[in-house]
Parts: sequence; structure tokens; C-alpha cells
Amino acid sequence: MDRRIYGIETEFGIAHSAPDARPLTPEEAARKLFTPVVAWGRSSNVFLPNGGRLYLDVGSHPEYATAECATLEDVVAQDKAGELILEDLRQQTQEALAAEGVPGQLYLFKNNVDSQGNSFGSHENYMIARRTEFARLVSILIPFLVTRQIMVGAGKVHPRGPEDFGTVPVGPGDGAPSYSFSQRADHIWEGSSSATTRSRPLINTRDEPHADAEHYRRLHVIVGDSTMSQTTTALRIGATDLVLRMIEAGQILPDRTMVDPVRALREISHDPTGTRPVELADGTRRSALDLQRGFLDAVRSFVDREGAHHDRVPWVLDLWERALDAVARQDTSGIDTEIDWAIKKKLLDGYAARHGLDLSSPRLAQLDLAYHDTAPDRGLFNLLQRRGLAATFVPAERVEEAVGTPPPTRAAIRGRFIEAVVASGHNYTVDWVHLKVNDRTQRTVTCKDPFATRDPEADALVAGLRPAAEERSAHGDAPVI
Ligand SMILES: Nc1ncnc2c1ncn2[C@@H]1O[C@H](COP(=O)(O)OP(=O)(O)OP(=O)(O)O)[C@@H](O)[C@H]1O
Ligand SMILES: [Mg+2]
Repeated sequence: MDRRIYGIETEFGIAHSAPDARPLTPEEAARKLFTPVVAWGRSSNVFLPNGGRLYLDVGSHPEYATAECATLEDVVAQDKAGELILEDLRQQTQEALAAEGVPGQLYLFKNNVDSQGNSFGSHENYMIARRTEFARLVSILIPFLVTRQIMVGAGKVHPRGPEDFGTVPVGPGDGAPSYSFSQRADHIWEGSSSATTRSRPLINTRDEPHADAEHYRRLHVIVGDSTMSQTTTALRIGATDLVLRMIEAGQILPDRTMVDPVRALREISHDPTGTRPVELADGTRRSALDLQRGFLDAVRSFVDREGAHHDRVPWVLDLWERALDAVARQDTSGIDTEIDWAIKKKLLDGYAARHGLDLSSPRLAQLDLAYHDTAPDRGLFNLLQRRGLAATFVPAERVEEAVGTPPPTRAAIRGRFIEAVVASGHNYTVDWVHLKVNDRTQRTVTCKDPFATRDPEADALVAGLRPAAEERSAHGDAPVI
């Protein structure tokens, strides 16, 4: 498919610290964080005027799902806008706590592991064609997903070497401190399945297309790390899209099925050289670098033959190649403003050298965490970006705009509806496909085409809500989030 819908769902970590008092539990902090959301949308599970979704399930990980995006620029902008939206809530909550006399600091982290070793995700969604044989697509994609972490991992410090989480050990660790490519790799337990929690797979196969099911399917990739860097996010989505495009076109590719993809995922994450061979089903052994170079070469020839389907394709191919070269040469200087694991590594190495520390130091683990802090004045990634030490993919204004403006897809229809219905004060029900006002008429509009930016029925629904919205705003009753 030349045009595709992408969306990223991000779960955030939350923590409250109060050295001289009982800190809020993560559950208490998360509930408090959602107070303004509930006041605005009468629920802790809302769709936003930018078309995205913000919700708090049971537990304590606020989740933001971007609206449907059709370009890399939009998905990066909408993803970063999610950080701004949550950070704004954090600041409001911090002020509310102070006003109530509750001491302490509230933190939000866009990372994938908490201090107890629980993992939370950053899920990617790609619209794919129903006619593509799903089993073939998954079998080609899994070796790509297992190895792409050497370019798009977020990096993680392990003060006592690789930890063991459950059934698939990383290998005989000697306890020496280490740095892995990925945060999430140690927490994946299956290749593909329909479960997301207990037996966490790389790909979730639950079939919920959020579109015309006859023509489309939604591929739900749950193996990825949350990426802070805009350029890393763009490469993560851009390279995966190119591989999908090639698979969908029916390109014949060598079979790279791995004997044990989950074990390979962990071993590759913990091998900074990228050269450790993993066992393939055909009896050969290949390294992550080798496999990634194979995918990159295949994509390049495919693009040479078929043409680029958007104007950032050369950018994606260039950064992909530079990331692989950096691992091969063990020299990150060519990517250390663009790729999260390398940006973070440079920060950690610099700090360790200045203070005579190594990766076993708790201060370095602290820096690792602080890299993912959403606060503009505390978050180390945010500080690096402000100092020009982390590249951007879209201008800051575009991210700010994305906080309240949907991308030009079905999200635009939803965004207009949300604005109008919230302003009108009516009860309503929304999901990715449906818009409904719970009034006497019980009108439901179904939007099955995620590329459509207008829908006459939705327009009529919105027009019908205007009088009530205008009346309420004249009385100053319109809620704000
Ligand atoms: N047709 C589509 N194709 C691909 N992605 C889509 C499509 N429609 C919506 N999306 C994206 O899918 C994501 C859905 O997020 P949501 O959190 O609701 O997912 P979910 O399926 O409930 O997953 P989970 O329950 O695991 O959180 C959003 O990012 C959205 O933009
Ligand atoms: Mg979700």
C-alpha cells in the first residue's frame, strides 16, 4: 500500500516522591492526574479534539494513542503532542497538590520499565491490506522487528548486567554492568499472539481493523520501545512501513525465520556489537547487523525499482544506513543526535567520564530514567533537544499545533465532532469508527474510511450541535481540558 494509516499508543510511567511524607501510590497519582480529564470529558477514557485518545485503564499507566496519521511528519507531531498534553496535566496536578498542602514531586516518564521491573508499552499500528496473507507478512516481519532495535531502541542501563525476567533468560550474566539497545526486549514472551499482557508477544494478532474489514487489517506491533527522539520515531515507523510495503507488493525475500525470536530479541538487545549470531530455521546463523543490512538492501532495490512513495523515503534510508554503520564501526558519532540509544549513551558516557563512574553507579541509572522525564526543565532528553543536541523531524510549532489540531485523516471528522459535542454539553459515545450523540435521536455516524477528512453525515451531526454549544459558551459554561 502506498498510503497507510499509522498510529502510536504510548503508556506512561507515573511516580510521586515525597521524602518526608507518604508519597502517593502510582494509582493515586494517576487518578489525580486524570481529574481535569474527567471534569472535561466525564470519563477517564476520552477522545480529544486532536482526534487522539487519552485514557486510564485499571492500574496506573496513563495512555495516549495518537489519532490516525497518514504521514511520518504527522505521526511524529501527534506523538510528541501527547507528551505535551500529559505534561500539561502533570503541571496542573502538581499545582493542585501544592494547593492542597500535599508535599512532593510528581513525575511522568515516557519509558518502558518501572523500578519494580514492570513493563509498559509503546504500540505501533499500521493499516495493512486484507488481501496480503497475514501469516506470510508476520513471518517476514518478525526477524525485522527482532533486529530493528539496533537502530531504534531507546537504550537501557543495567547496573548489574542483564536482569532475568521470566521464562527466557538472556544468558549466563556475570553481573557486570551493561547497556542494552532496548528497554522492552527483556519483557517480550512470544512471537505473535492475541494476548497483550500475560504472554506478551512482538505482534498482537487480535483482529480489530478500525476500518472496512473487507479491505483492511490493523497490524498491532507491541515490541517497540517508547522513543523520545523525533528522528528515532520517524525511522521506527518509516523503516517498518517500507518493509511492509515490500511484503505487500509480493516481493520474494529470503526466509529469515528464527528458531527462537524471543531469545534472539534479548540476546541482540544485550550485544552492543550487533555481531552475535542468532540461529535461523534454515540452519544458518546470522547477526542482527547482517539481517538488517539484508532488509535495507532489499528495500533499497525495491525503492529503486518501484519509486519512493513519499518524499522522506531517502531520509529514512540514509538514517537507517548510518545507524547500521555506527553499530558496525562501534562509533556512534554519526547518529548521536538522532538515535535514542546513542543520544542517551553519549550523555551517560560523558557523565561517567567526568565523575569517574561506571554503569554500575546508581547515578547513571537515575540519568537513564531522567532522560524520559516529560518535564521540560527536568527531562534530560528535553534539555538536550533545547540545546540543539537532539535533532528534530518537525518544527516545534507543528508539535504545539498538533495538541489541538487533528491530522488530515478521519481524525479531522472526529476532532470537529468532539469540539462540538463537548461544547454542547450532550452525552456522547465515540470510538475510532463511530460518533454518537446520546440524545433523543440517538444518531450514530459510522466512518469506515480512515483517510476521509469529511463526512456529510458527521457535518450534519456537528451542525445540529452548534446551537446548544453557542448557548452554553454565551453563558460561559463550555468546559476546557
Ligand atoms: N484503520 C486503522 N489502521 C491503523 N491504525 C489505526 C486505524 N484506526 C485507528 N488506528 C490507530 O490505532 C490506535 C488504537 O489505539 P487504542 O489504544 O484504542 O488501541 P487498542 O486496539 O485499544 O489497543 P490496546 O487495547 O492494546 O491499548 C490509535 O493509535 C489509532 O490512531
Ligand atoms: Mg491502547
